[in-house]
Amino acid sequence: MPNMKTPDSNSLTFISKNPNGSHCCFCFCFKDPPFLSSQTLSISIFDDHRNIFNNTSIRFSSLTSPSPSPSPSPSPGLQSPHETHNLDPPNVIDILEKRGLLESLTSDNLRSLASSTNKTLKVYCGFDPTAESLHLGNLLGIIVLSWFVRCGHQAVALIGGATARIGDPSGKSLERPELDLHTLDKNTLGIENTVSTILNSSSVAILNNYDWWKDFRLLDFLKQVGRFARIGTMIAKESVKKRLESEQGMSYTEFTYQLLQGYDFLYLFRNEGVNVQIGGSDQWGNITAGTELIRKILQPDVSDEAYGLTFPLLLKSDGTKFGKSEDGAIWLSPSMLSPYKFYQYFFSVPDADVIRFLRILTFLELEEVDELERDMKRPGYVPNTAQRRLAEEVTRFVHGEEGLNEALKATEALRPGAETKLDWRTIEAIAEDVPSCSLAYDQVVNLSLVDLSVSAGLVDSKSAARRMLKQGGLYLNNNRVDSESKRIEPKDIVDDKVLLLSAGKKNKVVVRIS
Ligand SMILES: Nc1ncnc2c1ncn2[C@@H]1O[C@H](COP(=O)(O)OP(=O)(O)OP(=O)(O)O)[C@@H](O)[C@H]1O
Ligand SMILES: N[C@@H](Cc1ccc(O)cc1)C(=O)O
Repeated sequence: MPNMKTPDSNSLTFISKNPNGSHCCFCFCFKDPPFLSSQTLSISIFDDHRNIFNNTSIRFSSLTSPSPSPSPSPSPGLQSPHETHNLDPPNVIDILEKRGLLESLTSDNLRSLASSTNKTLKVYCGFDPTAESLHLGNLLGIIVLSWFVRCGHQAVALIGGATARIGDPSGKSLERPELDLHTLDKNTLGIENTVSTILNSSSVAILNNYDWWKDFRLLDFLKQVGRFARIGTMIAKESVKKRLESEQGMSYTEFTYQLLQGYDFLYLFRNEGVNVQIGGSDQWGNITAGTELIRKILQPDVSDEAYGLTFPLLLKSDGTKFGKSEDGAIWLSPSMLSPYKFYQYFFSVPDADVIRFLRILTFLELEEVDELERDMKRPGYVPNTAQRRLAEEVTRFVHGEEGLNEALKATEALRPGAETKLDWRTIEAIAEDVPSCSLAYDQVVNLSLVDLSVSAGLVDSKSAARRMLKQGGLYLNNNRVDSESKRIEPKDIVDDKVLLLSAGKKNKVVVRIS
């Protein structure tokens, strides 16, 4: 809860509780008292990912004596300034519901708990390290965690170092291939990196379930957990029912998966104070395995229950799910998909998807999204305006301001006829979208541009290159070249690594110096 002191009319001290529980103090000094003549001063504090983690407003009773509003809202990033007089903390469940991020709750009590001022929820989402990077479908879990944090709760991301060795049968028609330990370690590192950069390591705790599973003996497990798990309930889970009907059936190992995830919840509830687990709708069976075990083994009283929440699976307009198994997965790690490609994906989503995605994948005010939706139907709407907003917001959330800038620079560099100053990263980013070739330094330096255009495959013949040049359509690193005698100089090689050749507005080739 922000706390304000107003020692004098020209300064204001603002004490804010960070998502990790620590406090920070901001002191604002106003040089120019007339600044205070506006009735309300709104203060938002952003983290370095541009997530608001605190905002408030102060109403001024007179020009010279600012007085805090009765109970400044602790609501992080949820209200426009004129709404900040609201005394109730924002209810994360209501927000998720309005944005299309709520499928099911294990109990509606969670809704009232979420708006209680004296109850901080601690919520976890698990990710099995079955690939080197998370993908767009997994981003929903991160977004829901982030909403909890923005509403003043705490978040835990759990890496399934143990569960990935078993393989979650949920939604799978075949048993997952076993992963070797080296791959698991590499995947774990990649996922930890992604989660901590997107959510900011100070607002999420990252745990790995291998830490408590590695020393758990089979006999202890059967005694402490297995005894409380009912076979009838386990068989009735969707993930099991479906697989039992399939030709391949299901292994005993996979069958136990729900108990491992169930025990994780129990462990986190008991040892870390985690009281909510979230996941995609395919996780319902595993999540309820956890709430059932907690109820049976720990018998918490009603005021201290454990809750589950699922969100709908993110689907494309053709009804297929965003996942990792299909072609062209939208990876979150920049080493698997460049911020430029990531940005381009959102910039090109169909009009039919863009508003739904803005609600689900961004933190924009819903009023702004509704306004964009109305704009799209108005005459004169500039195509892709909504997509641009979506691409900017999601790219900034996932890749930060720097990643967004990289994406924007590369987008601009690829714009037909652009004359942007290029650096190596920008050229590499667009290299995925245009033909490229590798040539040795000695093959390039001193070669005429006309010859290089042919050997790099930009044009078919020297005469075509000359024609292009005469028409003013031959570019080196986005700069038009007029002279037929132009030879490549060392300084033309961008950052000693690459060159970009263009013929006309669209035809480009990246030349890498090997
Ligand atoms: N499209 C999606 N929308 C929302 N959540 C998703 C989506 N895809 C996966 N998830 C969530 O991320 C978690 C991890 O996904 P999981 O590894 O099971 O499948 P996947 O990555 O989609 O793999 P595959 O593409 O092989 O089906 C799941 O529990 C699921 O709830
Ligand atoms: N089962 C989840 C991952 C997970 C693992 C362990 C948990 O405790 C929770 C979730 C998935 O398939 O991705």
